[in-house]
Amino acid sequence: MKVGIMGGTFDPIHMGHLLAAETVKDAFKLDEVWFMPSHIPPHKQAAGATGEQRLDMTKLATEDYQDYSTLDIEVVRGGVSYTIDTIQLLHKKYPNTTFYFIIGADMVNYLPKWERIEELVQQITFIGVGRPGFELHLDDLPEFLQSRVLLAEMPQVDISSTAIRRRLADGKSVRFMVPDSVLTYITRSGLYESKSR
Ligand SMILES: Nc1ncnc2c1ncn2[C@@H]1O[C@H](COP(=O)(O)OP(=O)(O)OP(=O)(O)O)[C@@H](O)[C@H]1O
Ligand SMILES: O=C(O)c1ccc[n+]([C@@H]2O[C@H](COP(=O)([O-])O)[C@@H](O)[C@H]2O)c1
Repeated sequence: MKVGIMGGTFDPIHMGHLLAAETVKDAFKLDEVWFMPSHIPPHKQAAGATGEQRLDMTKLATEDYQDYSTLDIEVVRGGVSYTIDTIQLLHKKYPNTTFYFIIGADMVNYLPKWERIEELVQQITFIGVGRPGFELHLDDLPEFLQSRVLLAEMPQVDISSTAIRRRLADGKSVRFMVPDSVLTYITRSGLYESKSR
């Protein structure tokens, strides 16, 4: 089985994440995509929701689709969510599955700084998608990474979780930027209302 792992902070999950997953699944004929919220993201501060809330929202966004699911492995493990630790566990648990890790252009450029990246790229292939505001140049990556990052064409979606949190703090609509079920969750829980987000 071929599975794409869509890792993220998902604070909150948005249409850019979902469209990235779908276009990669389609382009590379993946069987499933597993969305995996991190506990503490390795390179940035969690801004608003708790791990449990981000997990809840990710489940809401994926539960209607049989080829999508949500992995709680990083939130349950706790601590900083280094991908190398997670991939080693996934390989042990699912020895017959080939995993691909889906990332946006910002993360492609940041790959050289990932924890134990030389080891990680031996264990998983990355699939990068474009993202407005971030140039995607594989040539700029160190040589050991270049052949381990594949690219997928995706309609550009200029949405970020940061922009969504800001809009909510300003009382603006985020309808159609996040799934309806996620919007209902955010509204009911009062998430992201504070200006400090
Ligand atoms: N609009 C988008 N188009 C393509 N990829 C995206 C988009 N938004 C996020 N991604 C990718 O999804 C993954 C998870 O992203 P993340 O959860 O950090 O969302 P974000 O919108 O970048 O969040 P924030 O604004 O809080 O930094 C990353 O690999 C990121 O590059
Ligand atoms: O392992 C690392 O060093 C590492 C560094 C940066 C990002 N990641 C993973 O990449 C995914 C997207 O990260 P983020 O911060 O954009 O949500 C998420 O699963 C992170 O755990 C992993």
